[in-house]
Amino acid sequence: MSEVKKIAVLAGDGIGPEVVAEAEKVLKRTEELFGYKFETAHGLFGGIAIDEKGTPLPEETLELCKGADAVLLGAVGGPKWDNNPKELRPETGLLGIRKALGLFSNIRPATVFDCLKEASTLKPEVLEGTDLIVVRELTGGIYFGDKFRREGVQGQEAVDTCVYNVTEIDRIVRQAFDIARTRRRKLASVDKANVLETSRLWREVVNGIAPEYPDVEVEHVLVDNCAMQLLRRPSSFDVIVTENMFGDILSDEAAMLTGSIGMLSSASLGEGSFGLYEPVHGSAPDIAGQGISNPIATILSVALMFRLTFGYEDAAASIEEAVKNVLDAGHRTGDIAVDKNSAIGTTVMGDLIVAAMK
Ligand SMILES: NC(=O)C1=CN([C@@H]2O[C@H](COP(=O)(O)OP(=O)(O)OC[C@H]3O[C@@H](n4cnc5c(N)ncnc54)[C@H](O)[C@@H]3O)[C@@H](O)[C@H]2O)C=CC1
Ligand SMILES: CC(C)CC(=O)C(=O)O
Ligand SMILES: [Mg+2]
Repeated sequence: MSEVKKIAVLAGDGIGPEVVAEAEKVLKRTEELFGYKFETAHGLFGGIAIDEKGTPLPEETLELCKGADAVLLGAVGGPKWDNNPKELRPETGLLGIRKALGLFSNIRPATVFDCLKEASTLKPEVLEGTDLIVVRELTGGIYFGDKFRREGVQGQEAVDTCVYNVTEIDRIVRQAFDIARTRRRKLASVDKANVLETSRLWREVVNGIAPEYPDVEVEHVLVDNCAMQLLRRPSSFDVIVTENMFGDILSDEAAMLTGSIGMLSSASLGEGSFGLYEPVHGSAPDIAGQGISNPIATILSVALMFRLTFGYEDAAASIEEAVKNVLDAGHRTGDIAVDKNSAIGTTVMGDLIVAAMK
């Protein structure tokens, strides 16, 4: 009898609850197939928490997460809360939970399924062999720096500050080197060291650590060039390590190599095995409530949870194989369908994946 794993489930806003519901079906099927036991508990988070509790990250939600072995998150945000003051924005809750749980590392794999090359805007031959991971620093940089408004000589000014210290850079870069060692041993460190002081420090830290990993080939790539090379030679990247905002942007770009942002899973990790797992996409208000969102990113995030937090490699592989088989059989949600008329909905896709698990 395996130990019961506690999972805090934060469905959030927009399509969050739709995609999380499908991921929960996968949890249930995993119990039946593999005998693992999960205890799920739902918490309010994001816009819905603002509406019901007056804050995007209620204390009880944070406690729920701290008491869990892992967190499964949908997405937060939406136009309803966009003009709220900062402390009443869903995104503030998202940054807050990452910081409060010490999740400094965001791992975003972009693996191209052969049968989805048709869904990409890139030519199949450019995509051939593309399998990369963006390792994004998650609790520092410009998203977390001081932000304020002030009166300048030419009217109101807005200020965002970007700060990184050596410790923050060191720990994420080491993690990226370690990940590269388990793969093709290539690390692209992405920065803007020709302009930004934080990037110059970033590069110094990478160069300081590199001799400890002589088996890993390191290249420094400026972020603007990286954005271009991701489309020009995506298969040449193995592990990309970069700061918070660059990683946020580049991983959305990398999503299009896979066909859709609806395909990209992520793991947010700290020092231990605890992790928060969420799709890379947001709450997609433009399609929320229509039952057409792609649940695969969230379902693949459960596979990452099994592998990275619980060590359930068999169940992780079962999910990934099921997703591959369902896609190979030609089933597509609208975002990855070439023929939009044949697209299936969120729950049908979830059910097909659950049925394909073995
Ligand atoms: N982790 C989180 O909770 C995140 C939250 N957000 C928030 O989400 C809200 C919407 O942001 P957007 O910039 O529109 O980004 P988004 O990722 O929600 O959507 C971008 C586009 O991709 C589509 N899309 C996203 N996920 C999809 C899925 N699973 N299946 C099919 N299509 C999908 C959407 O329909 C939209 O056209 C904002 O409030 C933003 O702050 C954005 C990114 C991450
Ligand atoms: C609040 C934002 C930083 C959310 C986002 O776009 C992300 O984490 O990918
Ligand atoms: Mg993002």
